[in-house]
Amino acid sequence: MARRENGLCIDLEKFHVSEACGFVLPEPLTVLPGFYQPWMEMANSLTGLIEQHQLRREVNQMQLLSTNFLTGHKQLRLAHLALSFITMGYVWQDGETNTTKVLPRNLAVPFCKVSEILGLPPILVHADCVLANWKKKDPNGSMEFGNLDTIFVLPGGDSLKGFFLVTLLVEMAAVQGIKAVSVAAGAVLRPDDDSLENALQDLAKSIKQMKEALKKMDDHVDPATFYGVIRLFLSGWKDNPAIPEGLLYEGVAEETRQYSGGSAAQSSTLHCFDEFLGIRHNRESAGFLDRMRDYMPPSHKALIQIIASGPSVREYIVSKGSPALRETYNNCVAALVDLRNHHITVVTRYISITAAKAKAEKAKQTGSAHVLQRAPSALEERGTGGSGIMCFLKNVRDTTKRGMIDI
Ligand code: HEM
Repeated sequence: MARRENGLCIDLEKFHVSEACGFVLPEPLTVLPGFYQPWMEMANSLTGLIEQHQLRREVNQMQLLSTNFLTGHKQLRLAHLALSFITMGYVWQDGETNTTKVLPRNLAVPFCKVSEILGLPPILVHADCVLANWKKKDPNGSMEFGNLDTIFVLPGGDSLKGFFLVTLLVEMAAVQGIKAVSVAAGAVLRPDDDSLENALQDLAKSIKQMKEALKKMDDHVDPATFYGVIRLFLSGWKDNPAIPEGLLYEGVAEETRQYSGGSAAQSSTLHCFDEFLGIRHNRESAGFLDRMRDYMPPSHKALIQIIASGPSVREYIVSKGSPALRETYNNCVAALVDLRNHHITVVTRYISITAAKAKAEKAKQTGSAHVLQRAPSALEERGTGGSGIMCFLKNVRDTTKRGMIDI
């Protein structure tokens, strides 16, 4: 049973969701047993090797290592993180023109094995680059930007680190909201309106804090570097004209495979909040978002399903709720709309406006070394997860708005 027997709340620990960190992996490991030194050395030297166009050569000479000596969830997550970063570097080392169709056996075989054990796809996912890619500079210090660092990097310098760490802080701001959802689900079951109202207030507060955290993107991520460099290394090989047939994982399967790239659309947080509040997205958007659930750790996906299958808080409030409860529920929906509106502003700045600048820069044909000259064109109209961006994001925002209950 996913719910505690006394019906108090959903037992988050059962879904590998921690009280302190939510979906973020608490205190990820930063080293693997010595046997895996070849992977760790490679993952720690990616930017230099990519800049010198030497990564593929090095990976091709890497030993094929057994995954049998990896023990425990945290070692497996670190192995997935390291191998996913090496894979993204391998595929995109030479930009979108000289891509590879084959991931060599010595990388593909262990990567697919670790992925299979974790129930994750063999590509970089949000659960790698954000949820499991962080450490504190001062272990006794707090989870604030200045005290955080990433474990591995790809090209993109401080902006890449900023992108992962600000997203991590957005996830941390959501922790209170995830706990509130677990409490509120129990409150609807009992039912207990006071407890439900308090939990909904906590949820609204948490979503507002997520927006505040998202605002930090401006301070730490340069749009040209994001558009011209970072996005490429997060891109996948599904519906991507740069790798139209997908990637052959040598030694694993005879057929090529297609996977979407890393995107915060793979974060379980908003999926949980949408399901809890009873937000119903239209068929096309829901189709993309549902597909993104296959890129989440299975236990996190299971939590979303438990929330979706529980009694509907929305129906409860529509049929029995007091005006105060309706208002508190609506505050949550309004905060979610506001967060999604701000996210659209961020995407406009980092993708739409920068795409226009990149086009203008490329049209100059001056051969300048501007970072936007090298911006990947296969991705112009798409997010890294492969969606047609603005239309999708506005649709999702608008269906969220429709969740409001008439008072
Ligand atoms: C520079 C910063 C960001 C950019 C440029 C960006 C871009 C995008 C794009 C293009 C999509 C469409 C789906 C895709 O194809 O990947 C998307 C979706 C999404 N992003 Fe972001 N994103 C950014 C930061 C964040 C952060 C920090 C979060 C919070 C964890 C986030 C959460 C989401 C969610 C939940 C979706 C799915 C749509 C929705 O539920 O509203 N994004 N993002």
